[in-house]
Amino acid sequence: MTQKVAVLGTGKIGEALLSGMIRGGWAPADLLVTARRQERAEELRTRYGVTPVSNQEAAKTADTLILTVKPQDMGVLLDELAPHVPADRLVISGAAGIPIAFFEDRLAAGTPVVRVMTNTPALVDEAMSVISAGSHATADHLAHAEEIFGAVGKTLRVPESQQDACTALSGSGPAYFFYLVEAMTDAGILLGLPRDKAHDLIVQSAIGAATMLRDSGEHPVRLRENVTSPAGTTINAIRELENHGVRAALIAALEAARDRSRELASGTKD
Ligand SMILES: NC(=O)C1=CN([C@@H]2O[C@H](COP(=O)(O)OP(=O)(O)OC[C@H]3O[C@@H](n4cnc5c(N)ncnc54)[C@H](OP(=O)(O)O)[C@@H]3O)[C@@H](O)[C@H]2O)C=CC1
Ligand SMILES: O=C(O)[C@@H]1CCC=N1
Repeated sequence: MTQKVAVLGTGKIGEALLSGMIRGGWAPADLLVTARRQERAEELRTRYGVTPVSNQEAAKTADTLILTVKPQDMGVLLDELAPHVPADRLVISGAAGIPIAFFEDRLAAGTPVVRVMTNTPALVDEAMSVISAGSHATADHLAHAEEIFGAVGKTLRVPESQQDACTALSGSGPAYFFYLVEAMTDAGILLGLPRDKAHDLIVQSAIGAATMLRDSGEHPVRLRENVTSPAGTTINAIRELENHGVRAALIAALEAARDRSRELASGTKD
């Protein structure tokens, strides 16, 4: 029997996942979407050939429900859904911070829940998605979640206790790299390069470095040492990074992101 999957609250992450599933071979006819605004629902229908439905209709007809609203909107969505979700449906949450217990407490007893934290490189099939099982989720439910999120990149199973840390590392992670590229491009401007050239130099360096990190099998320290010649240029830059506490700043930044993920647990905190 065909498995229907519904993405509820199809914004940036929901659409990234939806488009990846279609690239990965899911038939648009088996995909349902929900949106808060009619105009957005029609946009998704036109762009992907999927069927927009109400949240209630999705709850009744889809075998798997993927909830991708903001954490602050999850309570309202669940209030609307809970009376209509049969207990044999798989519910997957893509929201930061919200614990599995939040869903299990509101849905019918025994409903399988899986929590996933993905990231925006899902748009280019290079996502990192971390997956945790709720107390009623079986190996088959986890495998189904991996099949869905595997369409847009890598997946990794983690205990739920690590989800907030993973959110800080890989959920938010792309933003830190975009920020670094922005800052390094500004440095290029300071050094007298045109912005477009500075951008291209930094982006290609980032792609090269990322590919080496993934494919060389070398530790990042060794890769950095290989760039850092005695009495050369790089060590002067590294000394400035250390003087400005960049390593400590990154550690503190990710700790703050982890803490915010914990704060979002109530599903109501603005
Ligand atoms: N952005 C990111 O990099 C990542 C985000 N996440 C998580 O993914 C989730 C979504 O984030 P993101 O895609 O950025 O947010 P968006 O705001 O882009 O998407 C959420 C969508 O849900 C819609 N929505 C809200 N309430 C309802 C409802 N009751 N019924 C139907 N649709 C509804 C919103 O409608 P409207 O357009 O009207 O506001 C919006 O389109 C969050 O929980 C976030 O924590 C996880 C990993 C990475
Ligand atoms: O900033 C956020 O809250 C979301 C979750 C992870 C990435 N973006």
